[in-house]
Amino acid sequence: MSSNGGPPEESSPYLELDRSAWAALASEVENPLTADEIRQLRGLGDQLDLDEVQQIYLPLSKLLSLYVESAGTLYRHQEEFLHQVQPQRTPFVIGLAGSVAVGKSTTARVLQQMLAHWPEHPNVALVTTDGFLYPNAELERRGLLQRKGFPESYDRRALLRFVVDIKSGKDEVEAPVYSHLTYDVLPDEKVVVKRPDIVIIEGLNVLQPARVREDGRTGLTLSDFFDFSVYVDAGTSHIRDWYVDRFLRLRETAFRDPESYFSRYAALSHDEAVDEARRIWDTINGPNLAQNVLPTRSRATLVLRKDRDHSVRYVRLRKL
Ligand SMILES: Nc1ncnc2c1ncn2[C@@H]1O[C@H](COP(=O)(O)OP(=O)(O)O)[C@@H](O)[C@H]1O
Ligand SMILES: CC(C)(COP(=O)(O)O)[C@@H](O)C(=O)NCCC(=O)O
Repeated sequence: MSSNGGPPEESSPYLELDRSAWAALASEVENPLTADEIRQLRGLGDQLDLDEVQQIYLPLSKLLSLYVESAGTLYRHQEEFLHQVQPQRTPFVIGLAGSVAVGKSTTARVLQQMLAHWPEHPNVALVTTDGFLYPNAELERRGLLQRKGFPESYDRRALLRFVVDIKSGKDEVEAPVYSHLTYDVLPDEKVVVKRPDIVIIEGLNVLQPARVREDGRTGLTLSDFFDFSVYVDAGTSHIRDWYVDRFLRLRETAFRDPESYFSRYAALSHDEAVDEARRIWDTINGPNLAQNVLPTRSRATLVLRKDRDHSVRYVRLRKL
């Protein structure tokens, strides 16, 4: 089906469903979240309401649930075929990518909550890749403080190890934790992932292709271990506006905390804050989106494309 309801597009490996075609899929699925739960999930600046959850995220969580179930069926068939009892099935891993300020964390939290409501896979873990950023002191040593969020600002080997451990079926896997308040990795905190059914790994660069090593070989990359991936997408000028709006709101909330690395921004006038947010976008997050994040979009299994008002306009899905 194409977005205009016409015949399948044979020149593309994707199906595209416009909002109404996608939303129509929701009619037979019961929404497991209450309006109150949705309010609690909403990220700063996100226009997430009951309609959006019902029309977009409900079908998405149902589709994901289908994928998880069929991975389970495949696991059992493989076990029969190999005539042996395999170790316990490994968690189903979902990668969630997209720009700074596009609303990844809200999408990830909604999916986590919704997927956990299905009895087949109640234990859904969510890990953000920011914990794998090098600490500020190390970024400074490497001359990367102004490139936070670029692929090279992460400990990619540790991140890959983390996913490999999950897909090896390790009982407990730990990840480091980042604080937006201190703008640094928290040295003494860890998040522990214990035998989940599903793990959502959310971050700017989760769909980066493998790097070519010095010996000319191509290594493994995170997405080699993903069972499904989602790219949250929107026009770059909209995302820039959302970033600036969020910066203005943070100036009145989080930046007021004296502990905040950004507390000096709380004193800026409205116009100065807009200029500063645009400067950060135009020097760091915008170039990172253009050079590193956006080029990975076509690697995703599914793309959620948002409009200026943050609502999803269409969904693009890999054909099977
Ligand atoms: N300086 C900051 N202070 C406090 N919270 C922040 C700051 N920057 C971003 N956040 C919050 O961190 C989360 C992740 O933001 P981001 O990496 O831009 O991804 P996204 O907007 O796609 O979720 C969001 O919930 C956002 O509101
Ligand atoms: C922490 C982030 C790099 C996002 O990390 P992610 O969880 O996507 O890996 C980003 O939200 C951020 O704060 N970028 C910093 C841009 C700046 O230096 O202000």
